[in-house]
Amino acid sequence: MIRGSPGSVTTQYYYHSSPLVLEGGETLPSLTIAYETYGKLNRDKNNAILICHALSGDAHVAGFHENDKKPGWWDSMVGPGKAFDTDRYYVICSNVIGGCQGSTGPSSINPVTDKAYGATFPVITIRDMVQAQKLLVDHLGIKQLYAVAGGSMGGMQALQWTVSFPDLMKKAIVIAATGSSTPQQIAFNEVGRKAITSDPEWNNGNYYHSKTDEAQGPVKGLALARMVGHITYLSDESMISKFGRSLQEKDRIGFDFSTDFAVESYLHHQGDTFTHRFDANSYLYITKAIDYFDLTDDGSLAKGLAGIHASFLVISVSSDWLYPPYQSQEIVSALTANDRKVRYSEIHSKFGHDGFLLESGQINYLISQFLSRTVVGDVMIRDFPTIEEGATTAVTARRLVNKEVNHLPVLSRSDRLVGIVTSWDIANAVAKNFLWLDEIMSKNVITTAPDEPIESAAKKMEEHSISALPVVDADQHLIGLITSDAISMLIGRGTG
Ligand SMILES: CC(=O)SCCNC(=O)CCNC(=O)[C@H](O)C(C)(C)COP(=O)(O)OP(=O)(O)OC[C@H]1O[C@@H](n2cnc3c(N)ncnc32)[C@H](O)[C@@H]1OP(=O)(O)O
Ligand SMILES: N[C@@H](CCO)C(=O)O
Repeated sequence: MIRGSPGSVTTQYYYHSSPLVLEGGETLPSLTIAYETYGKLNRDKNNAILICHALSGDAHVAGFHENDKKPGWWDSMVGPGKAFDTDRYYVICSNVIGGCQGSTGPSSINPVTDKAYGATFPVITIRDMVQAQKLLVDHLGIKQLYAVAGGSMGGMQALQWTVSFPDLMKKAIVIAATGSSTPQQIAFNEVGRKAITSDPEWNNGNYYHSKTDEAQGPVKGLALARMVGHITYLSDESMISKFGRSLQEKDRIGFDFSTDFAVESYLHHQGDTFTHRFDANSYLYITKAIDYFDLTDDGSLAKGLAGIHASFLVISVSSDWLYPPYQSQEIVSALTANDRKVRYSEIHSKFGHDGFLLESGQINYLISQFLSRTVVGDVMIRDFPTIEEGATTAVTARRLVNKEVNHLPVLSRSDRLVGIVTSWDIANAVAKNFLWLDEIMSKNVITTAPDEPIESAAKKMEEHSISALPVVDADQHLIGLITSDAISMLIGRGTG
């Protein structure tokens, strides 16, 4: 498999001039959404995949901006031949509202006051982030996404998409996430927020004075928040293997409060670099959105996910103690309780929560398997002629001719599949002078189900020398038809 980079890419901006009413009741008068796209939208506009980013991510998921040395944050996953294969899919990633990387957030100018929102920015939720992404998807003219995907807070958005817009995607990929934030997650977020708001430079969120490249505002508080956060993204094992008890530029411990250990220096570095790329107010707003995330209904996640239609891939990371595997398993149980199709994998990794960014080998494999597996339901025809049980051969023949088809599924009064008749059966009826459909139709119909992989349906047709398979649900209700011609065309053009 050729694995490449999507190459150079530029961020685009969608300006939505109408108001967006938020879950908390307030309204954003207008909004800008920063986004990037990779690959080509196909003619049917059915190959789009929306990737949602985590807490500190942005729209730049892959490829290179001009003069950049480092690619986007999930470049290992997005590109030609990778899981999010840009030769097949049209990948979209946008910065969340509330963020600080181009989409409207607390550092944006409030059009009403002409000043930065600061802490007057309305509190937003994961649901609001998704509503804003939906505006972008509409703007791009996409009626249905092939998939939504994300890790951590990105996984929450992917899950929220399937709840807010159950029919707008076929597949959902949720990695290292949860169905509702736990007290431990809220607790760590609150420590981070307290670090920021306790910094006198926070000044009630009002610190956007000068236009300068220097980090401004509560940089000490923000760095501290990131240091705490960053510890939760690692694991005991990865910290031991990364640093052990190594000293930082010292031969022996100092018996003072200067930096002794490499891990301390590393955290200082992570905290410091963060203040150059992230806004403290956005940190407050985004962590709040994470805290409020709760898809349970009356305490039950199964109830909360009852309306979902997408098929799911849920992935957890074995050493993730911030979003531990049991929380992914709760999502899986809730989906299973609702008879949803779901695949689950716990990847083995020492990287902790950030494993979703670092374990590109395992995650590429799981996602490409999940995305490229086309099932009968993806390609079946839903609108086709049928014939009712008890018809005459003459009526049946006329319907075959008028509708220009070679197969007619035969339905009982309660719309259950009871047989299938073909043009060959009509020839047989004429030859043998049969007058009733019942005498010529095949009663032991070979069928398929919407979740059967396309390859296995094709094999069935070949084995039985038949050219069409009715698609039925668990109650034998006819819901579709798949023909060998459709499969040949599909193989000819790929799933895109
Ligand atoms: C969707 C999203 O989540 S997008 C956001 C993802 N990006 C981030 O979170 C940005 C912060 N970075 C990270 O979290 C991590 O770098 C990851 C998860 C992206 C990648 O992890 P790794 O490749 O293992 O990088 P690692 O954690 O070792 O960090 C490397 C950095 O630490 C620095 N570092 C390593 N050891 C030390 C030390 N002892 N003292 C000071 N700095 C150190 C390196 O110089 C390097 O700095 P640089 O990033 O400025 O070049
Ligand atoms: N490193 C990731 C982890 C949060 O889930 C981030 O900063 O977004």
